[in-house]
Amino acid sequence: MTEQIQNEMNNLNLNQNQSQSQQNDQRRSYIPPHLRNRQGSYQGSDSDSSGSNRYNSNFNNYDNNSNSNSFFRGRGAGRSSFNRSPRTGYRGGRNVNYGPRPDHYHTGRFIDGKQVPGPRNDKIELELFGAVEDPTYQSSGINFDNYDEIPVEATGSNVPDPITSFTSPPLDDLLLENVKLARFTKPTPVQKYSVPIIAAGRDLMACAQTGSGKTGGFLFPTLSESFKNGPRPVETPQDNQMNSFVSQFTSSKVYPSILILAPTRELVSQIFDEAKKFCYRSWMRPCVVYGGSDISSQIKNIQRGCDILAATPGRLNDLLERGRVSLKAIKYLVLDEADRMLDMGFEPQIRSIVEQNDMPGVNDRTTLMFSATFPKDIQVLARDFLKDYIFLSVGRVGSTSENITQRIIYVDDNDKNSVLLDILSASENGLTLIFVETKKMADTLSNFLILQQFPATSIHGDRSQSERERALEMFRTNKASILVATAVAARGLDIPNVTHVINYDLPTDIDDYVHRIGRTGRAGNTGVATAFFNRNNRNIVRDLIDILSEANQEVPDFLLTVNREGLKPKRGGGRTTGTRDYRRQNNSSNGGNWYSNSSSNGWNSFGSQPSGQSRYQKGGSSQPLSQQGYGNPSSQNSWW
Ligand SMILES: Nc1ncnc2c1ncn2[C@@H]1O[C@H](COP(=O)(O)OP(=O)(O)OP(=O)(O)O)[C@@H](O)[C@H]1O
Repeated sequence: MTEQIQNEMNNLNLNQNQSQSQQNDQRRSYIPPHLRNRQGSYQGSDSDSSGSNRYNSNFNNYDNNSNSNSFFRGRGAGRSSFNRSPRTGYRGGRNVNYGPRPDHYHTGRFIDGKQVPGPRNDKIELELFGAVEDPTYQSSGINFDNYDEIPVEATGSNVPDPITSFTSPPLDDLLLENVKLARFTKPTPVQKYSVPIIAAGRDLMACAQTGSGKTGGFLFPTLSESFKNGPRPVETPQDNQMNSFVSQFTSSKVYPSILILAPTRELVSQIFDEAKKFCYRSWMRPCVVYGGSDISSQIKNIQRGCDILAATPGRLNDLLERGRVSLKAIKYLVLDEADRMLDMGFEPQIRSIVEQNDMPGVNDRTTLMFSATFPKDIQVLARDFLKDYIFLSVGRVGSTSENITQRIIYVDDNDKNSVLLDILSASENGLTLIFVETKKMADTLSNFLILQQFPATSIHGDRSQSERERALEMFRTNKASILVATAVAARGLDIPNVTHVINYDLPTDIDDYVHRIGRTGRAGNTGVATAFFNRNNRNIVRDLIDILSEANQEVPDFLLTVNREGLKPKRGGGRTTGTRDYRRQNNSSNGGNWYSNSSSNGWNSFGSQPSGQSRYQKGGSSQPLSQQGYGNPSSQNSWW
């Protein structure tokens, strides 16, 4: 594949020979309609080989950078130097001196029950938080204040009042300093609620629109508490004199306080980047582990200290089986993209991690779940992992942000390439993310775009880890401004300046659509999402109409027509995504009072938390979990 792309790039070389030129001329026969009859305005077709086309320099960059494999570059990560000796003999307890830490960015210590922050360092601050004008760092957009208008509903017993600004308490002083360095001036709605809820020790299921700051929603309160109180005291083999023989072999085990599970490597890497920012100068050292990458270097890294662990489930299971990680010090379990983490693909691995290892039980830890979508059946299943939780919804569950202008175009399959080229030729600035349904299609389409002289690259589950990292890096830094992706890039990725998301193939599930288009219009910025629709997508038409109407978007007539055409009414009607806390819809049985706290209308409701059975079987295969390919989306979902 790499060779093929290389060849194609060579074909685009400025010094191509005549035969290549002719060959390319034949292949580059397309001229977008709006540019036809305009002289010199489009060099993609019939162009001379003088190098005048606008994309060649980008390709050369792409080519030249093929050795740059740091996905983390430009986001503060990947620049850390792990050059001090490993820390061993981790012991919990407030009277223990933690540190010095082996990374240059978290130089604090936890001494005698108190955090002593490390010194400030301009260079590291630039590395972690970027310069104000640096476009590779997300800055909040013109519509950021509009988040305040979104109705918020928090249901459950004794919901704490929201905060209105970043203050100490409930947030820790050092955390506040780091929030300021990140240039966050006020909390987003999900953060306003999650901070006091988590500070009160409550479990939480939080549903908020894409790009509205859920990562901070779980990092700020969990880090604040940990900065203040230090790690949970646990007995380790090193503590037990009788056990000195065992300790020789187990001293390399690490005992994180916070475990964050997310479905893809890219997403856990991004969470790790965010954690590094907010852990700056603290006693806590964040780590990341994911499949598809050398496990021994990840083991070496976590052995240097691992207080916050962002992990894909498959790789974590592997480390647990190897005895490299203990979960007995866990205070916070976070499931990011929780509905994805609890769907059929991941549920057995999550159960194994949570129920079949040494993690404290549900009453002895705080469990937090975040997503933009929460289907009702997943809400029911999630109860197994939660205790007396608060359900928080910012806007309607599963709704899309009004910062995203959604356009649905009727395009027959055969015309998709042609229409896509029209759109891409007309677009000027910003990054474009194109979603297709299969890995093969991702390659085919990105190759096609490259041949049409568009600076494209692709990401999907069949590409190697370094290829995936490189593709994202090229996209993030605008060296390849078009990324063709499968659903592997649908969730969570926060890439600044993605101005356009194109659903070349619509997904079959409306929640996937919500996550995909949410790669644009983030942090109060605006964006456009275009979808190619035809009768093959009729299964999604009703949900699409609902989504568009809710977000005050235009609903084209053809959608209404297709919806009327011979569609059997859905049983129960509408989307599978719950519109709110499912307990409110099932509040007839009794079992404890709970109520809601709504910022939009002061709504109050009393009910109970019903019991129910998970739709999925517990347990799973007898095969070791690490061998089941968990955490590797490609092995779970061959179309990714
Ligand atoms: N309080 C804040 N002020 C300004 N920007 C913020 C704030 N909180 C978060 N952001 C920024 O908003 C962007 C989106 O945040 P984040 O990635 O946490 O969104 P999300 O809700 O998790 O989205 P998704 O559902 O797609 O995962 C990030 O670039 C983040 O740095």
